[in-house]
Amino acid sequence: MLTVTNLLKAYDGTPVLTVPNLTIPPGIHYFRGSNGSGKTTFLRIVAGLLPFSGQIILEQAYDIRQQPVDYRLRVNYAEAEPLYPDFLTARDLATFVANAKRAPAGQVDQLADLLGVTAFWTQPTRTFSSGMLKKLSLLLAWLGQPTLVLLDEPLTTLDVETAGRLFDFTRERVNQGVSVWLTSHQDITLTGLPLTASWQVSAGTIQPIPDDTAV
Ligand SMILES: Nc1ncnc2c1ncn2[C@@H]1O[C@H](COP(=O)(O)OP(=O)(O)OP(=O)(O)O)[C@@H](O)[C@H]1O
Repeated sequence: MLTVTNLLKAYDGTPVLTVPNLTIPPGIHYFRGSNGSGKTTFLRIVAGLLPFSGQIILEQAYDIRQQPVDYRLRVNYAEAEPLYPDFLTARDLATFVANAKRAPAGQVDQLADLLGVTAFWTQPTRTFSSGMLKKLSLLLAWLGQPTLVLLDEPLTTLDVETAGRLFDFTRERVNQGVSVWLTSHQDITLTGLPLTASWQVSAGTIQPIPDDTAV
């Protein structure tokens, strides 16, 4: 699904992540680690949002640098703490991202209904609660036809009913071949998703967790 080779990420000259070799197969993957261990940094790198040294290749075909458009059409990301220009509405952002991600007709409306974003569709994001921002970010993360969706702390601030609908939808998409990576400081079993594997982010690197019961 995704291969990482010789990844090195430093902020201001201080290394935070070193991943010599990592292959993550298709499925649902959970990344856990303490505060500041590097989970968001890793997801933002894989999303194509942060510079790094090394190589990342999706599906043995799309190099994040050599095929930047093809890669980014297939990898979507929902921020842990989404922030948007405060004058833009949910509709503005969904229209913009749907266009960039070549979303099929009707997808925006379907997702807006699913996540309950329709209720505040034309409000500027400066008026949003943290849960409303989270719902919008999750809507944006499913636009287009991604094969890998990165959900950074999707449980945070999301109400229980919406979370239920989101993870039912996520399971359907996984059954159709989409891979999903999650981080959470909350109990990951609350998602009800069957995990393919879990990964520990600590000591500046990423290792598989051999026993899922340890999660
Ligand atoms: N923009 C930045 N500039 C400098 N250092 C940064 C920056 N962003 C993150 N860091 C540092 O990189 C390390 C990893 O941060 P990151 O946000 O990836 O951790 P995390 O595992 O997602 O943490 P949390 O669970 O608290 O969200 C931390 O030491 C953090 O201080």
